[in-house]
Amino acid sequence: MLNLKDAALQREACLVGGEWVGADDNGFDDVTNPADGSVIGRIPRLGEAETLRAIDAAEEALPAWQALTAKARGALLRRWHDLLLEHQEDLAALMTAEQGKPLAESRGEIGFAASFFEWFAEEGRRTYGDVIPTPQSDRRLLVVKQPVGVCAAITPWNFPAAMIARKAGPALAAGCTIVIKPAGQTPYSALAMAELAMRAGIPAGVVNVVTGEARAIGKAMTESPKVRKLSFTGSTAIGKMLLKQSADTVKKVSMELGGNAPFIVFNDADLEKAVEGVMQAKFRNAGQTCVCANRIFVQAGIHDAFTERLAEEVAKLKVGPGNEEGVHVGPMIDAPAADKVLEQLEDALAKGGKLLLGGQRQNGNFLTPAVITGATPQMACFGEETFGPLAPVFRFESEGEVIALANATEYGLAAYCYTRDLGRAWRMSEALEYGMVGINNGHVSTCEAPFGGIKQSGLGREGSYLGIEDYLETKYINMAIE
Ligand SMILES: NC(=O)C1=CN([C@@H]2O[C@H](COP(=O)(O)OP(=O)(O)OC[C@H]3O[C@@H](n4cnc5c(N)ncnc54)[C@H](OP(=O)(O)O)[C@@H]3O)[C@@H](O)[C@H]2O)C=CC1
Ligand SMILES: O=C(O)CCCC(=O)O
Repeated sequence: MLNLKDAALQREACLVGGEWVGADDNGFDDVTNPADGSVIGRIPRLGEAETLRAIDAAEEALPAWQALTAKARGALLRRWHDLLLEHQEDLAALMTAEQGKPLAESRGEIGFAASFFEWFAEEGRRTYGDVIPTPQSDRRLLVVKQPVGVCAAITPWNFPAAMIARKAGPALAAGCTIVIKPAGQTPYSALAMAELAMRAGIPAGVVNVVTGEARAIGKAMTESPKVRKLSFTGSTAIGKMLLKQSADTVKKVSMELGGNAPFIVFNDADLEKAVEGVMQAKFRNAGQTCVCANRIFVQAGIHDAFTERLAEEVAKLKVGPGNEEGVHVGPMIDAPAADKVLEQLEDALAKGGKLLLGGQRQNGNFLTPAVITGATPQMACFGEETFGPLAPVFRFESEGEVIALANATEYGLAAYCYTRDLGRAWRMSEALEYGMVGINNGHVSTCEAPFGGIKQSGLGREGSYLGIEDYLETKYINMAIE
């Protein structure tokens, strides 16, 4: 167990209908620290039956929750936000222990997570309907928004708190109840958030958290007709499977899937700002972010100067356990994740890439950040999501060429472009087939803006005024008045 100021935040039970419960067969899974493989604790291994009970609990809690005013729900969400910030240090320590990211990033993620509760606490009061000018004098046409009902959320390990808040915030604000399945590798952040939801006074059954067997829990969530919406963040492969599984009950779905972000630097870019931007976009969370720069395209005229400065900055990154002072890059989440990055590196080198620095594996799952030049579309790092600290630099000549290269992927989540030419900034923003574009900026995520992808990067948007729409149904009322 971890040494927290508030020890009750390290929960080792699931929250179902306001009760802390274990698996029916008392099964458990160990949770390990990716920095050293040590066991942090164990969490219940729930399956289909327990998940169905959690869905029942969410259904039971629904009428009273949706009957509250948006203002009343917002006050509870706001309290949940406050509690996250009050316990930021403990929550960050939990997150770093189970996920590996540097403590400063964990603290930042708790703030980011809390921001969704605050934003949607307010946004819930603005789920306006419509009055439509009537085509018949004896009729009135109205549109109202209503909560979709019981929701399910399946979340990944790379942002163990924020991905939950981005789904639970709008769901609760809209008047929905929710069953959350966090990633098996990072359940403690979710369980601590559930504990704080209870302390905030959110009624029993409104927020439920189940940990355990992914396949069985996913099956229960997708097959149950009581679940009206599924929101998933994770790999494209699992997302496609859950989409298919949700088809039989015709659920609403939100999918936030993989990315393959191009980071484009034109000759006229501010070199220092571009280097700063790529450091942020590439190495945050050790490169394990779906909006991470995956392919770095640099125009020929600035290529050599850019790669030289990039290598200088990358050499300054300190790799180590996230709870150690001054560390920038923590461990990969697990051995297969580290293997995948090294395989991409080997493939790139075998195909003519030149390694400028990094690429060593240290103490298990730590990777020293790597930069390669001479990257080409034939390399695996062009077509696949890397999800790690490998920065491949591709040289390009013209705007048309880089647009074609950037869009030559089935993904369409985030893209970045550095240029001081206003016309080009505008043209690139329009031409890039991505849900989000950062111009002269390597960090686009914020609760006020719509986060999400096109093509095989997903469906729906999270955050912003659009984020709550996914948790609302539109009802049209045609009223005869005579
Ligand atoms: N868009 C993003 O932010 C993310 C993208 N990825 C990409 O995916 C790759 C693999 O990561 P990985 O952790 O395997 O991602 P997954 O898609 O496997 O995991 C995401 C979530 O889905 C759950 N899950 C897995 N299998 C099923 C299933 N059959 N039914 C229901 N839920 C399921 C996981 O549970 P459990 O943990 O218990 O297996 C976890 O909660 C990464 O390298 C990266 O490329 C990964 C994470 C986030
Ligand atoms: O990967 C995500 O879905 C969250 C991104 C948060 C960030 O940009 O840091």
